[in-house]
Amino acid sequence: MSGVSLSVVSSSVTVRAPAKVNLHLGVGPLRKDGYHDLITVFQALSLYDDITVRQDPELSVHTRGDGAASVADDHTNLAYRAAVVLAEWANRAAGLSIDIDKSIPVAGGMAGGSADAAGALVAVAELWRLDIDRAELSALAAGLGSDVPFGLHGGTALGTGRGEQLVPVLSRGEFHWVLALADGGLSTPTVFAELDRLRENRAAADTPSGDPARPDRLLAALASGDPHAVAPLLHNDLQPAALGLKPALRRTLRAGLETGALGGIVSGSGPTCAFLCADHDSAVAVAAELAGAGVARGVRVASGPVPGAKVIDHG
Ligand SMILES: C[C@@](CO)(OP(=O)(O)O)[C@H](O)COP(=O)(O)OP(=O)(O)OC[C@H]1O[C@@H](n2ccc(N)nc2=O)[C@H](O)[C@@H]1O
Ligand SMILES: Nc1ncnc2c1ncn2[C@@H]1O[C@H](COP(=O)(O)OP(=O)(O)O)[C@@H](O)[C@H]1O
Repeated sequence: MSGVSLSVVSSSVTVRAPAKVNLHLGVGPLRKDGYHDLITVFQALSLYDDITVRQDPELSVHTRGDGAASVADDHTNLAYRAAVVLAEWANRAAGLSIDIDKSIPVAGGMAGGSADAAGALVAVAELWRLDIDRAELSALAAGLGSDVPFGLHGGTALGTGRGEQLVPVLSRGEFHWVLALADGGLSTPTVFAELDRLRENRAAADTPSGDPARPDRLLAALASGDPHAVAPLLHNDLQPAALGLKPALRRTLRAGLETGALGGIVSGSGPTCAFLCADHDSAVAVAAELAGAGVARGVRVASGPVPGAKVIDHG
């Protein structure tokens, strides 16, 4: 049979999108637009949400998995908003069903909502076979949230501006993490506002309020691939604010260090705590001890860096 071309059109596309941790988070003063300039080092970790999109008459989103009950399945869901902005870009009707299977803790400082938005952008672009380049996709992502471009990018990256301007960072080897999940979440704007308040009262002496500097020593340590060099350089300006809002996290951080982690930090705006370990076996041992210590609602072992949002299945 000649002259017959079979073009396979997928009826569904599934994308896997990673969580992130900020190895360094330097926060500048409050800007006039309500945001803060950041200098941050993101690393994408092997804790994922899966986002599946299908053509459907109506646009809808359905979330299941960890914390799904506290995610609104309506027009405010970041994956839904991602589908709307991409449909507008493509000048198409956003007739889609979006299914999100969450493993990233909700409001946990690990950018789960941003992962879902990045995942929906990649999934819809693939389902519709859109001719959109990475720069355009990143611009749409930045309009959805400061962390969404990193959900597309993955790996290890230096973020500036609101956190949406990214350059890749050389990071050798694999880093092993234990994540201590907290009961309940922390609202990102509330944590930034608490940092502003602490700075006004000069109560956050370890988070100076000037323009943040590039963490050159951390960047060199990442290039060396040595977790012992990276661990003492982990830094988060938002940590005093997160600890002020959730004092129980102090115990969690202490417990992680006592059980043999090389370093521990509140992840982004919290309340998840991230512990860097010497290797995989050490991470498994730290996770087991932390789980027994009763200082977290759950623990996860993860490694990084991993890629950004990627297609894993066509239905
Ligand atoms: C703190 C960080 C660190 O990576 O992430 P999380 O730990 O929450 O995941 C990010 O800056 C969060 O990024 P994201 O969650 O996308 O925030 P956005 O939707 O853009 O902004 C939500 C709100 O957070 C505050 N915000 C966010 C980013 C920024 N550079 N300055 C800010 O002050 C603002 O109050 C803003 O209205
Ligand atoms: N798909 C989504 N998954 C999680 N949260 C979402 C989603 N869409 C919107 N949100 C909202 O974004 C807020 C922040 O969620 P999330 O990204 O999980 O945490 P964080 O900003 O701490 O990393 C949640 O409280 C929720 O109301």
